[in-house]
Amino acid sequence: MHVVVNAAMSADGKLSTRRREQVAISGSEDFERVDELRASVDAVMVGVGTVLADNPSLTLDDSDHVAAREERGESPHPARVVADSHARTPPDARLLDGAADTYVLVAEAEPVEHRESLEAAGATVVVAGENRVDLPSALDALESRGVDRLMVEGGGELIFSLFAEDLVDELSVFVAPQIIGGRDAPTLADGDGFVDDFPELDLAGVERVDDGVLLTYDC
Ligand SMILES: NC(=O)C1=CN([C@@H]2O[C@H](COP(=O)(O)OP(=O)(O)OC[C@H]3O[C@@H](n4cnc5c(N)ncnc54)[C@H](O)[C@@H]3O)[C@@H](O)[C@H]2O)C=CC1
Ligand SMILES: Nc1nc(O)c(N)c(N[C@@H]2O[C@H](COP(=O)(O)O)[C@@H](O)[C@H]2O)n1
Repeated sequence: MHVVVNAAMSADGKLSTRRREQVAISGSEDFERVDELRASVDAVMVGVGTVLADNPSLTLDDSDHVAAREERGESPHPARVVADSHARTPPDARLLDGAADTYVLVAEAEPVEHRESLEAAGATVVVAGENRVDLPSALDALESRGVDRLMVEGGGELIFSLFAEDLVDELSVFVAPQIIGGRDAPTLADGDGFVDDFPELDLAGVERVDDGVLLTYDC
């Protein structure tokens, strides 16, 4: 499976504010690029922290992108994936609106009733890991369901785990000309952080987009 992480951050590396409210860091050109990137993958993934903070739909906004997928014989929108060890995704979350397939990755320790209520809401539940989603096996399970290209939008906890498990192939990050600040505001890679063996990236592109910079890396 090919995994692309895409995010937007302030010049000081923040994905949102200390209140964890969704903020528009990207400008219109970058949002259009993100929609195009979503259109090119089989599934778009976020952590449940992002679902609880933003209630995203993760579908395509641009009807031309929907049409292009349909011409290629693909579903109108990529599937949606949530890493959600403890099945906290609300059954009325926007990504369970039926507009696209939705996979919720949960841990084995989660009570069966929680899984059943997610399934009743339309999710396909994938169990991987004992107490926390085991990302390598979860991604294998998604691959066996036809997900060959996966885009991950965040947040910082999930992105850190993917780097820690050496699962990221590409990183693209839009850097906006703004400072958000806040020691508790989410950053591009949170988790426990690395103290050595830092993942090294190969810079593949630098491009001015909107009033900011799009950095792309091979990982
Ligand atoms: N600017 C941007 O591009 C984006 C910003 N965001 C922002 O990020 C914030 C949410 O980020 P976070 O709080 O870091 O939450 P997150 O979205 O990374 O979700 C973390 C949660 O995922 C679950 N999870 C399951 N398995 C996991 C694993 N193996 N590793 C890590 N997590 C796992 C855990 O319950 C964990 O608490 C929000 O404020 C949102 O607005 C989110 C996506 C993109
Ligand atoms: N690329 C990007 N730029 C920003 O400025 C953002 N705030 C985000 N956030 C991500 O997009 C999701 C919202 O998706 P929908 O519009 O609801 O489909 C949000 O949950 C973050 O993952 N991304």
